[in-house]
Amino acid sequence: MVEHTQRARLDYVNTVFVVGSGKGGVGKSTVSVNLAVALAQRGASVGLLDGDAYGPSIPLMLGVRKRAASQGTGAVLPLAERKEIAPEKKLQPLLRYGVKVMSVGFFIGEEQAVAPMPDVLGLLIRQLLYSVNWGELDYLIIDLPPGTSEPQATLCREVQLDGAVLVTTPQDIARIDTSKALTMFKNGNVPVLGVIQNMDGFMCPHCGERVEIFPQSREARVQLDDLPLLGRIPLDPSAAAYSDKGYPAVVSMPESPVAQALVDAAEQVAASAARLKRVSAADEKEKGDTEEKAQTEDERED
Ligand SMILES: Nc1ncnc2c1ncn2[C@@H]1O[C@H](COP(=O)(O)OP(=O)(O)OP(=O)(O)O)[C@@H](O)[C@H]1O
Repeated sequence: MVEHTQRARLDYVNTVFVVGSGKGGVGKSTVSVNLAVALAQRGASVGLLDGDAYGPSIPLMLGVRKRAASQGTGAVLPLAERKEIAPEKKLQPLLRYGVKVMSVGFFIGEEQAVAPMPDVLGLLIRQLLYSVNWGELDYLIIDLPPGTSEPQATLCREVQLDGAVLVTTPQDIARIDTSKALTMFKNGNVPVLGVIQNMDGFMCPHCGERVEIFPQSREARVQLDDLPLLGRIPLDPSAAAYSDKGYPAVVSMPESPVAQALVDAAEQVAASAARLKRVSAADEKEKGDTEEKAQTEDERED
């Protein structure tokens, strides 16, 4: 395991977690958006950073596709630096459904065919963490691109992440790729809060019954099943239709099973992150107490 002594704590946010998957198209952005809005609906102050330069879909899912001229195009921070810049020079996030939103898509353009090179993605995510005027946040949710490359590596190396949420679908192929993401976070010493299984059954628009669509996984079961299951979200065609128009399920169809499952998942994520923080604070205190005791004993011996 790699030691990460230099990782910076983002001082403007209480809890920062990433949403990742091994595979594309499993619903990671859908989950990120709905978690963010559900947490904001509970009264939390929430930021959502879309870190997926290859397919930034969060602007579309929140109906914030256009970047206004006032979005701070003039704000320039030397890419590799983490120095403090004045709030008025920072980029302003967009506010939607009570969530502060920033996306790499605002900079590279949604229709642009060529995505930045992987090493640029790490620099870009750092830029957005430090040069956006996030204000004080309870939660910052970072939606990652699929896979285990950049900007994941930069984030794991440089930022103290409070947790990772893994999103998968029930099939073997998705779960095997997701277990690779799990290994990446474990190696990076990032606590994994659990897994959200999306498209888990289909809500039939005709009979309203839940129907299984994918064969249940046999492989990668052990690794992922050791993780807490934070939610099982059914596939609902209306949720996809609303999402494409900028209305997340928790806003557009709050009574539906898909929205209820997402709200429950948000609660589980928040509870799990809070639990981990308490454990880690207790560990830190114990470490401090032990060091203090050892120092006192050394002084006595002297
Ligand atoms: N539970 C669901 N019910 C219905 N549609 C869903 C559900 N989850 C995701 N979708 C739809 O599936 C498509 C892919 O979802 P999404 O963009 O969230 O996946 P992703 O894992 O973020 O993809 P990418 O690899 O591009 O980042 C979208 O059209 C979305 O609306």
